[in-house]
Amino acid sequence: MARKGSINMEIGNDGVALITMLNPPVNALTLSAIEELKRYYQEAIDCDNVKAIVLSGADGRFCGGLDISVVENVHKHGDISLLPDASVGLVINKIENGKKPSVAAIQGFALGGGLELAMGCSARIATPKSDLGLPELKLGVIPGCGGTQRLPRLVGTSKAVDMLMSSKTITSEEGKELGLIDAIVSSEELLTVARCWALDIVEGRQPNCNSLQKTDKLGPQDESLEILKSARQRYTVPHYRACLDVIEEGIISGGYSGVLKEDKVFKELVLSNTAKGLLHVFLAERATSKVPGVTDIGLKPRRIEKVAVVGGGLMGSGIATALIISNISVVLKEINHEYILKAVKSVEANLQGFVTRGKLNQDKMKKTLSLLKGTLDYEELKDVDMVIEAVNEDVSLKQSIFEDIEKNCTSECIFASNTSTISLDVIGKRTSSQDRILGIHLFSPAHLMPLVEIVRTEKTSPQVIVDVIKFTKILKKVPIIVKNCTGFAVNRSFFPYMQGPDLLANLGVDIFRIDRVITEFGMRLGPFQLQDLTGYGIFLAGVKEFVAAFPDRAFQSPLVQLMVENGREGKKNGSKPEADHSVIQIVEESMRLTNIAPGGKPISVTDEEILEMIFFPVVNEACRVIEEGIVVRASDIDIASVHGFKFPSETGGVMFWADAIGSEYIYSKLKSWHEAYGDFFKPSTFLEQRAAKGLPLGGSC
Ligand SMILES: C[C@@H](O)CC(=O)SCCNC(=O)CCNC(=O)[C@H](O)C(C)(C)COP(=O)(O)OP(=O)(O)OC[C@H]1O[C@@H](n2cnc3c(N)ncnc32)[C@H](O)[C@@H]1OP(=O)(O)O
Repeated sequence: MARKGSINMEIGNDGVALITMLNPPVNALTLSAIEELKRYYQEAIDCDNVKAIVLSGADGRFCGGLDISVVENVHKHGDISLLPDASVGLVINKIENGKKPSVAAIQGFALGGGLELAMGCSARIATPKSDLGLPELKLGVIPGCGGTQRLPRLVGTSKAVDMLMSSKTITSEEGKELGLIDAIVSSEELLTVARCWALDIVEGRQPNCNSLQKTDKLGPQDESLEILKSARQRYTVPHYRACLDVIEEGIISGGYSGVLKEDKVFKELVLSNTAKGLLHVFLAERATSKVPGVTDIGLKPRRIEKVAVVGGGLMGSGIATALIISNISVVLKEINHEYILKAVKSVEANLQGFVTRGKLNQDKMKKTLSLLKGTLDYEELKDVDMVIEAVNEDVSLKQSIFEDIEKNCTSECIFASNTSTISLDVIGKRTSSQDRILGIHLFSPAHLMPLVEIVRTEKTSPQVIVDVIKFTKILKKVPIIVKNCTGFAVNRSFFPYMQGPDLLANLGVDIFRIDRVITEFGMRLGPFQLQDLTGYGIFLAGVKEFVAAFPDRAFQSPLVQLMVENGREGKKNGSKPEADHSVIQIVEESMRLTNIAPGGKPISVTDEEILEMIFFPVVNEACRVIEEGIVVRASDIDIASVHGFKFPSETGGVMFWADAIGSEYIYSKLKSWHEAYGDFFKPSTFLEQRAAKGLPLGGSC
């Protein structure tokens, strides 16, 4: 839905026109806002009382860039003429060459088109720790308001390439060091300093910077071209390459020529499937925490400041790390001192990883670690706001832990389990606190993986769900709110991904070819490489759980068991990353045992059919997850696939990808494979019904 942004202008007695962008929550630039900006700039330029202009944002933030709804609308109509003329019409003609100098007063963040407006100004004043960046490549496009030209001219080619390719932001402090920001002042002083700075430019006391004309930061042309050449070797995704080409155009032919090429390339990319997929992911990610009847009934989240983690193993120590890095105090409950020490060492190692990656300094690491305390005594849990149980998947152990925490914690304390397999109703069976029991299913490594499944039972109270959604946002996680079922949303939808490849292998399809097809599609690892890496034990446990829950459609392959019996434990056993063709004889043994290949001969399939035979069953199971109401909306599964299984984000996620193919086609293929190879491919009712009506499987956010 198009948001109506608005722009205000006030002309002060000092002769400065203060133009303010106002479009909560991020002052994004709608079409009307851009037209209003042009009009106010022209009015200020024409007004004799105005000497200079200050551009600011309302509510403590500058601007989050072009309003996503503008791009959505272009996608909806397939019409790039619906894009605004902001790059030349506003930034160059009104801001940069508008005869009266502009100063940007930045606070909070200036991102995408927001930073581009600011770079068109003669100077930039910012408050401390403001975020500055051009994240357009994360949306499948490139900057469209001159960012590819002005950023290199303000911070240098190398830094500009890093910022653009990574879509990462820098702080105003780093921007000051680089020359992107001219001064850093408090929010109280921001507008005053910006006004004075603008008047100083008029009086010649401050330089009037036209960043598009600047060349000193670019350095020698051959050096810049060399930087771009080496970047091309690292970044091969088409729109990344296109961005580098646009920067190069400006370096060779001048900033204005670069702006014109940027505008052309931006408009070519905006309608690409990648742009559509990544925009869908952006919106779907923000939709996951909206739960009808829960988050829209006026409940305010309660603060969760102190958390107990019961169990300090791989998951428990990862969860404890995620908590203390988010400045939440943790009491880690274990059963003996040895386990506590082991858990603390794991947490230290996790934090050291952040230090190694430059995300934490040693001093901050010490302070963070001081938030962690070990205990053997449930007494120490008496004042925690939440308990996260993270012990082994042992029902009785979990039930007794929940009994103990109910005895020792406050009546408001939230009881969560990190279980990935056991029903929360069963875990909380020996308590009378079902309204404050839910699952918080994080994915290992818990301190790094962004996804978390919040598993609600029929009895979990809306208040507790609202509390935990807010809590996961503080951890900088992406929550998906799901209902109880085997595998919840992520593992349930991707169970077929654990079986389909084996089924194809038993049909005689070469397993190394399968891995190649799947990695060429965009998965980081092929399914057999993944089995090898994660270890066959975890794989067997996962399949066992799915077979027990859904025997009607599980494909039981002896292949992995045979691998284990032949002493092939995968990477855990030190297997090498390159293909080891000696496993072929084990695959042939499995083929003989299952005897599903017609006439005992390998089937003939194309690469495309391999991809479809592996991912259409995933789509099919996801349809059942949707139909059973396990997720709030279909696009939640897109986020589950992208963040839980690294399904290529530029596809938009597994359901968005499926809809690009079409429900009828998917249904027809599954139906034919069902007839040929059995119930593993049996189309779900949801899919059959949607296909019959020619309806999409996913749906907008
Ligand atoms: C001209 C060209 O260069 C093209 C561009 O400018 S493309 C746009 C470039 N800008 C971005 O990519 C910024 C995207 N937004 C963010 O990174 C973040 O939203 C934020 C850092 C601005 C704020 O983060 P946070 O405080 O965590 O808030 P949320 O991300 O949850 O967002 C809050 C709501 O604001 C909506 N929103 C965010 N950005 C935009 C936008 N550019 N246009 C329209 N709406 C935006 C977001 O969808 C949330 O909405 P909700 O209804 O509350 O879910």
